[in-house]
Amino acid sequence: MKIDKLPKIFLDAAPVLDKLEEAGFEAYFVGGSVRDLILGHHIHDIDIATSAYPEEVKNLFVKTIDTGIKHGTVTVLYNGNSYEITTFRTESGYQDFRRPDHVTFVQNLSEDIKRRDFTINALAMNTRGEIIDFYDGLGDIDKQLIRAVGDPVQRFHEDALRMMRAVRFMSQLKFKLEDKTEQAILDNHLLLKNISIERIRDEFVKMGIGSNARTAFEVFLTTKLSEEVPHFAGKSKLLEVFPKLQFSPTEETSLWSIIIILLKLPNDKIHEFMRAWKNSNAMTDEVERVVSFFDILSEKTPSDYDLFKVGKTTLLNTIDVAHILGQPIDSKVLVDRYLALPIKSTDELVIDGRFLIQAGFKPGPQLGVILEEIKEKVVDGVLENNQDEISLYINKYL
Ligand SMILES: Nc1ccn([C@@H]2O[C@H](COP(=O)(O)OP(=O)(O)OP(=O)(O)O)[C@@H](O)[C@H]2O)c(=O)n1
Repeated sequence: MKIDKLPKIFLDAAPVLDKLEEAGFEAYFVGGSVRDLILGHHIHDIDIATSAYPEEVKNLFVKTIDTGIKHGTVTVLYNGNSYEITTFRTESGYQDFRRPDHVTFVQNLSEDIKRRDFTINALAMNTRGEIIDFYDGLGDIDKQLIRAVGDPVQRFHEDALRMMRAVRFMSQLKFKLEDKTEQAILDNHLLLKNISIERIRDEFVKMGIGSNARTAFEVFLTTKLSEEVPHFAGKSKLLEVFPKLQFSPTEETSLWSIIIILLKLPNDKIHEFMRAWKNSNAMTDEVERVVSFFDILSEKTPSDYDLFKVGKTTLLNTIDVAHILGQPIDSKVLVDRYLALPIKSTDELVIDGRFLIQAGFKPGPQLGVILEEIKEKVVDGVLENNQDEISLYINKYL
């Protein structure tokens, strides 16, 4: 196969490959960029594989960064763009594909390609747009199939994260999983124990918010990958609801909130769950807010003050979660009510603690209680957000 008209991102990178070839080396575009080109998807970065050793790459280009020189990767800065150039290699026992523990440089492209994860990721392309396809990756793209290169068991022993990548690509690309590859995941799911939570989390999130998340999630459960991730072991019955949802999440906050709700985690366990998945504090805090507001929404019509306290972002995130979970709520009414609130943040209140002290209140905890009460009355529309009205109202306390 030959691509006649390469997109600009490849044309911009072509001089880098030309330079390597002129110096007597082989050089190819490899990995996700070639896959995404064939699929017609957006190409976010270009990876290059070459027969040149890292030192040789460094000698050819003016601006380079030693990204992972021991492992064969040099970043080249060229015309304002950056390219990761990796020497043809095989590796084993690595935690990170870009940082394998043991690297052996190999002489040719085919040796490099045969240790890549899936056939669709094992394509290479030269600057003339000719596709080099040793494992029928093009056929699998056509068939919409995720299939390991060669023996799936070997591929998963080299890097067990690839099992999560398989379900992630299923979700993102809406591809099926080839039977032998699926069986190998089921047989080897225990290997996922060796992989860092951060790497598993990144793949899990990509899977969970991908366009075919429900089908991929089902395979994540049936292959028992779910048994090897934090807090999911023994919970497949609860998680089986996910593939049956009417919609699936497109936002990470919604994904975590939905998982927590399906797992029926009590509120005081959410923090522990989010920490176990090594989520950021910001994500943890927002998910806690969303899940507790979801509880309020499930029980009653929230008061104006509930809407004020939760704020716009959390309100919209919770509406998204309720919608995905099929909770019957009138989101338009909720949003309209929120938009009609007299104030939307404490900053908008015309008085503050200092105002109360000047009015004759003593500093102390009581002040906070009165301030809160005023805020609530203003939000509920019982008291106008106006200093004279508020002064009249607080007189009863003086
Ligand atoms: N565990 C891994 C990770 C990556 N790769 C190879 O390295 C390439 C680049 O990997 P990466 O940038 O992580 O993913 P992409 O496939 O490019 O996908 P995306 O960038 O869309 O996540 C992959 O295509 C694949 O050939 C691999 O064989 N095994």
